[in-house]
Amino acid sequence: MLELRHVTAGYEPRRPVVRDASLTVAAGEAVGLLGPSGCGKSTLARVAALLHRPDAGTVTLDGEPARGWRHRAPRAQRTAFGVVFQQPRMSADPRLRLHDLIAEPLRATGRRAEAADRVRELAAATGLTPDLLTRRPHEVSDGQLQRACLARALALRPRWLVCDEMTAMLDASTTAALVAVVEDYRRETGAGLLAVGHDPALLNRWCDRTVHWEAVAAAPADTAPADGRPCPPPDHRGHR
Ligand SMILES: Nc1ncnc2c1ncn2[C@@H]1O[C@H](COP(=O)(O)OP(=O)(O)OP(=O)(O)O)[C@@H](O)[C@H]1O
Repeated sequence: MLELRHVTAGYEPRRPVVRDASLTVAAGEAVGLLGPSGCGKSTLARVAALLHRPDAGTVTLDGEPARGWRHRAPRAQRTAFGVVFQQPRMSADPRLRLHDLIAEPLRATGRRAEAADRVRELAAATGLTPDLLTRRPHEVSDGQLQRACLARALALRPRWLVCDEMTAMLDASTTAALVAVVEDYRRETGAGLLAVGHDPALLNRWCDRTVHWEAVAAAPADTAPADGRPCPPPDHRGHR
C-alpha cells in the first residue's frame, strides 16, 4: 500500500502548490489522477515517488514511513518506484545509447552482470528492435525514446509505477502499446500504478479507479474561501 497523507509541497517557502493532499494506492491497484493543468498533479506524483520532499505530510510504503527523498531515500525505498515522465527528452541523458539508458538503474545499483539480459528482455517487451538500442536519443523518435524510458523504469522490477502523463505526446497506437506493456508488467508482478493524466477516457479504461484533484487536495490558498473558513477536507472517493 502506498499512502500519502496530508501532503503539502511546493517549490518556494510558504507558497505550496499542493495543499493537504491525501491519496492511497493499494497493493496491485491502478489509480488514475485527473486534474486541470497546473493544479499540482506532477508535484504530488513526484512526492509519491520520493523525488520531491514535501513541506508537510507523510508518505508510507507498505506501512513503512518514507525515510528520505531523492538520493537520500534508502535504496530499498527509492528502487521500489519506477517513474515515467511526459517528456522523454528531458529525462534521458542525450549521451547514452538506448541500451545504456535502459541499463542505468542496474548499473547504479551494482547489478551490471544482469544488465545485458535484462535490457534484451525489456527491449523485447517494449517493442524496441536491437538496431534502436545502439542509437542515442536524438536518433530515435519520441515514441521510441518513451519506450526506452518505460523499459528503464521497469529495469529494477519496481513495486509501484508512477506514470506522469506518459502518453501525452504519443499517437494512439504507441499509447496503446505502452499501456499494454505496463499492464503486462502489473499482471506479472502485482505492481501498483499511479497514472497522472488529462484524458479521462484513457484513465478510466486503464485504471481500477480514477480520482479527481478536488477529491485529493485542498484548494490552493488563493482560491480558499475569503471568509477564512477552512477548506473542505479531502475525501478519497474515486469514480470511474
Ligand atoms: N520546478 C518548479 N519550480 C517552480 N515551480 C514549479 C516547478 N514545477 C512546477 N511548478 C509550478 O507548480 C505548479 C504545479 O505544477 P505541476 O507540474 O505539479 O502541475 P500539473 O497539475 O502536473 O500540471 P500539468 O497538468 O500542466 O502537467 C504550477 O504552478 C507550476 O508552474
